[in-house]
Amino acid sequence: MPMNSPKSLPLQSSSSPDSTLRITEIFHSIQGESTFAGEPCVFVRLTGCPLRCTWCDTAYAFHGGTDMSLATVLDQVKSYGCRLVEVTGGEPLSQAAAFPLIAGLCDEGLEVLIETSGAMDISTVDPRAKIILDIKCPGSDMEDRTRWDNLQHITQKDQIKFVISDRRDYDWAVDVVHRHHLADRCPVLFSPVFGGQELRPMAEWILQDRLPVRFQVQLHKFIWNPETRGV
Ligand SMILES: C[S@@+](CC[C@H](N)C(=O)[O-])C[C@H]1O[C@@H](n2cnc3c(N)ncnc32)[C@H](O)[C@@H]1O
Ligand SMILES: Nc1nc2[nH]cc(C(=O)O)c2c(=O)[nH]1
Ligand code: SF4
Ligand SMILES: [Mg+2]
Repeated sequence: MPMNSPKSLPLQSSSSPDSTLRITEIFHSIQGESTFAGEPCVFVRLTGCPLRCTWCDTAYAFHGGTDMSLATVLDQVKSYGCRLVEVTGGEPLSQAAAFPLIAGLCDEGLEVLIETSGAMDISTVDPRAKIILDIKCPGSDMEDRTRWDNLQHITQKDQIKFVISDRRDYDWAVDVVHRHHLADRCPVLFSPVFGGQELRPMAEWILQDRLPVRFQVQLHKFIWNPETRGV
């Protein structure tokens, strides 16, 4: 594999001091994903990701961004007066300062969600935060990046998610759910890749298979134009 291919991008950025975050955007919106869908939520989108999912809707967060201190990010989040906050990206856990950010948000008494690709070690994430662990299916072309040992740190408060392109991804995800008894451990989300397929077939596969998972669409893309940033 060539050194500059996406699969060899560095997992951890080491250029910033521990309390500086590289931020793409901070915004207040309706949570569009997870079991929290529909609730007002503040989003902190960290810049940079070592993965390149084929269907990623947030490639604008791969580069750029603004350096912000931890204190400034906490102040901005608090300014919305919203009890729910999600740390996302890019891949949020690829920045060392994400870990003190998550702890700081928990210290503020906020309900903290972390949206992560499963490619980073989650063992040192503040246990008060709720992790939404995305297990990458073959259609993402990133399934070999999953750190399977992350599953041992998942508890009832967390969620496991599969973003599914087609029937092959669906069958692959069903096999993972069964093999790891995921539905006994926490909510499991099956989310179709946005825009690429009819919704009804996957809903019907889930019903036919009596699968105890939550079928979910990205709600915000039905509220706002799907190309809009910061919603
Ligand atoms: C942009 S990612 C950022 C967090 C982290 N990098 C991850 O992949 O979980 C946020 C969520 O959006 C999902 N997502 C990205 N593009 C999507 C698309 N085209 N359709 C459906 N979900 C998508 C990802 O799978 C992930 O669950
Ligand atoms: N409204 C809204 N809800 C979301 N839930 C997860 C998101 C993400 O990009 O991680 C997201 C997002 O980008 N917008
Ligand atoms: S891991 Fe998340 S941010 Fe990175 S490419 Fe995949 S969906 Fe996009
Ligand atoms: Mg998004």
